[in-house]
Amino acid sequence: MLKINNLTLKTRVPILNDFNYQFEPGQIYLITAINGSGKTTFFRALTDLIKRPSGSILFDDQPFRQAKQRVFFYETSNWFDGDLSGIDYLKFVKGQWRSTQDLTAEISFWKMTSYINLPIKKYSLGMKQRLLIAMYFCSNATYLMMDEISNGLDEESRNLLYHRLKDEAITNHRCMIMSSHYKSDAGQIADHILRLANLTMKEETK
Ligand SMILES: Nc1ncnc2c1ncn2[C@@H]1O[C@H](COP(=O)(O)OP(=O)(O)OP(=O)(O)O)[C@@H](O)[C@H]1O
Repeated sequence: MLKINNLTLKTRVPILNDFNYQFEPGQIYLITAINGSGKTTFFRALTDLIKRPSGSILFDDQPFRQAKQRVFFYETSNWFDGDLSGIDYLKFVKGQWRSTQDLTAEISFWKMTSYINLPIKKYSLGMKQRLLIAMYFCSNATYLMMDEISNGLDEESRNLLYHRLKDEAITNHRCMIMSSHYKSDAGQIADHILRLANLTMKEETK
C-alpha cells in the first residue's frame, strides 16, 4: 500500500494542503485536473524528485529510497536521448529494476519489433510513447506512476494499454496511478477517479 499522510506540496504555487490518502495494490487510480494543477508535481513528490514541505509518503511502510525497486516513474518521452535505441532503454530498466520480464515478448506485445533497434530520434511520438509504456512493464514494479501515458497513442494502442492495465492490476496485483486531463480517458478502467483541485484530491463517482 502507498500511504500518504499530511502531504503539503508547493512549487511556485500551492498544490496540496494536508492531503491524506491510501493507494492499494491491485487497483487503478486516475487523477484528473486542469492544466497546471500539479499532477506532475505530485508524481515527482512521490518519487523524491522534488522536496516536499511536509508530510509522509510510505510504500509498504518504507520511504521511497528503500522502495525504489518497487516503484516506476518515467515522466515523459521528452526525457529520451535520441541517440540511444529503444532496446537500450528496455535493457537498462530490466537491469536496474532486477526484473525477470521477457523483453522480446514485451517488444512484440507493443508492436515495436520493427523499430526497437533504431535510434529514438527516428521514432514518431506514438512510437516513443509505446516504448515508454513498455518500460513500465519491463520494470516489473508494483507501483506504476503514469503521467498522461496515453498521449499520442492511436485508438488501437490505447485499447491495448487499457486492457493490459486491467490485466496487470488483477493478475500481478500492481497499483497503477495515472493522470489525465480527461475523465473519459482511462475512466472506463479506473477503479477510483480522483479530482485534483483546491489544494486537495477527492474521489469522484464514475
Ligand atoms: N520547477 C518548477 N519551478 C516552479 N514552479 C513549477 C515547477 N514545475 C512546475 N511548476 C508549477 O507548478 C504548477 C503545477 O505544475 P505541474 O506540471 O505539476 O501541473 P500539471 O497538472 O502536471 O500540468 P499539465 O496538465 O499542464 O501537464 C504550475 O503552476 C507550474 O507552473
